[in-house]
Amino acid sequence: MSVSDHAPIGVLVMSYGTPESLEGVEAYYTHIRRGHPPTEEQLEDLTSRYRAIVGGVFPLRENTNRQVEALQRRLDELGGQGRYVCYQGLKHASPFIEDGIAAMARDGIERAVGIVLTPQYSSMSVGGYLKRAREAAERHEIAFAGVESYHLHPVLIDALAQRVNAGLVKAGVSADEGLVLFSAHSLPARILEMNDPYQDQLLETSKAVAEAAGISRWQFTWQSAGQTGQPWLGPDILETLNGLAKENVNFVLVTPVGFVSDHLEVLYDIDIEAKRHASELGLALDRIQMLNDDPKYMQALADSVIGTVGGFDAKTDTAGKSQP
Ligand SMILES: CC1=C(CCC(=O)O)c2cc3nc(cc4[nH]c(cc5[nH]c(cc1n2)c(C)c5CCC(=O)O)c(CCC(=O)O)c4C)C(CCC(=O)O)=C3C
Ligand SMILES: [Fe+2]
Repeated sequence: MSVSDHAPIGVLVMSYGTPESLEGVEAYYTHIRRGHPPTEEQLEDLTSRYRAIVGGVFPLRENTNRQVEALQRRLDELGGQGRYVCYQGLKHASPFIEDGIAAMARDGIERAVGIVLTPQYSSMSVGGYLKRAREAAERHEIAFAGVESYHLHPVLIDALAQRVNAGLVKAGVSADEGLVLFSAHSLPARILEMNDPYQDQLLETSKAVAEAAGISRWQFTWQSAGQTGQPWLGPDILETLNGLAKENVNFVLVTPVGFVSDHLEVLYDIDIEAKRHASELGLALDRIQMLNDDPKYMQALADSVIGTVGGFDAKTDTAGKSQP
């Protein structure tokens, strides 16, 4: 490859994306549904969930912006000014993944690393982001290498463990009194037949955090499953809470390990829906503070990006390979 080793490296920081306004929910939802507009009822259901959490700005947009800025600062500190240049690329909203790569091409970037703001790999989540980024990079003749996962990065585990301990302290519960309930976004159950590493990586993250936090009582559960007519991974968090109430657990600290920001699936699905359900069961439910732009999370991201520089040759790139 004829690329100078000192040329700036583009870093495509990818996240799910969120609407810019309540009027933008329909277009966003249509994009998620691969071009099929939602029914009026579906649209009203999603809009009302956003109304419940949005105070003027959509939290995920602000948080993603802050994460990208904070990662840029961390990379400047580690790599020197100008070595890494971050661009944002969203899956379902503007600036889209393809917009981020096009911006790199306009700036003369010749090599790019892509990283997604979720720690665990699934072919249906991170795999989809990286595929779109790689295809756009190929069109612009940018060499591309993707970070597939960082779910056991020691600094990430440390940051999550700290938040678990802080959550227990805040509730006045000792490490062996309350139950820590790790959670992540469900996916269609057919991923299990595809040997997808998603579930294993989520359990690995959960176990490592429990160990680092000194927790003995923990479980993992799914949340935010879609309604598509096909089975999704379970048990769902509401079902899990039913079981815990029967086992006389009285405090649950929800620890979403597949999400890194405050957004709809946390602020609505956990803070409103799961909390209401728990209170009906006589169960106290709290949640850890999300990572957002936590310096330790930024360190884990920066380290993962820097560790991937070198895997550039498109032929030896990790395309399509599933992570152990
Ligand atoms: C694995 C995964 C993550 C975690 C990894 C990652 O971060 O990528 C994630 C995150 C998020 N999902 C989000 C929002 C939504 N996801 C939906 C629908 C879906 N999610 C799916 C999967 C995931 N989603 C899937 C398989 C669908 C079915 C449609 C499809 O096959 O694509 C729908 C449609 C309506 C509904 O089902 O509720 C919405 C509104 C928001 C943004 C919230 C905000 O705006 O604050 C975030 C961070
Ligand atoms: Fe989603």
